[in-house]
Amino acid sequence: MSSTLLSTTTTFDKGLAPSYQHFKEKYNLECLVDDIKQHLGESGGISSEEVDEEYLISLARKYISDPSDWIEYFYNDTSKNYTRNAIENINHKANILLLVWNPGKGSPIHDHANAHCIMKVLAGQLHETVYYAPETDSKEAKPLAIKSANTFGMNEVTYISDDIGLHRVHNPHPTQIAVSLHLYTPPNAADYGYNIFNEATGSASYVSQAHSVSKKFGLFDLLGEDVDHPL
Ligand SMILES: N[C@@H](CS(=O)O)C(=O)O
Ligand SMILES: [Fe+2]
Repeated sequence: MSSTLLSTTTTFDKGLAPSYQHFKEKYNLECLVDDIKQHLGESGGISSEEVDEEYLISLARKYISDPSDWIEYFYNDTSKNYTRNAIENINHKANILLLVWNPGKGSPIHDHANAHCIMKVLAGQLHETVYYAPETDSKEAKPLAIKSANTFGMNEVTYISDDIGLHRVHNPHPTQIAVSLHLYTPPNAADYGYNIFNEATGSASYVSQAHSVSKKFGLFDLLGEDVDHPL
């Protein structure tokens, strides 16, 4: 018997409720959010240059998806390609979002506004296509070149930044939704906007704000441009 199991048995024997035992044992979404807050500092704390993305990625890997953790944030607008649900805004240091992807739908090719982006699949599968960013001084229309393409299953984690390239993400399943957890630090796309790109020409269009909705707090914030390009 492992020592963890032994201590659980002891706790339970002392008459504590099973829910407490569960809380103690499980690394749930709340634990993940707390660890992210601790790393970033809820106020003051480290700058985005000091963010250790490898550490944040390791935290995202440590969390094992449990729908009972994230169902309170889950809202799916079936008229959209995907719905961005706000989980937490860490004092302008980071945004944590729950994204719900309709079957066969995805995001346009976009950058990440000079931020770190960590994505973890919580349900279903997501396909990510990474593109080389167009040369900044080139005015010539040129199709974007693909750098890599991968499908991620439940609990898999991927990372992108503008140093890696641009990407588009889509749910390849014909009938089932997919759900993912996204961490953006700093939350530049929400605060200052980002760019979407035309695959055939490489031309960029600026989007002034990435909006999100909040089911948990009853706030359906539809401010900002609502870009929802079909694949
Ligand atoms: N970065 C996108 C989702 S994805 O395509 O990674 C967003 O926040 O809307
Ligand atoms: Fe993205």
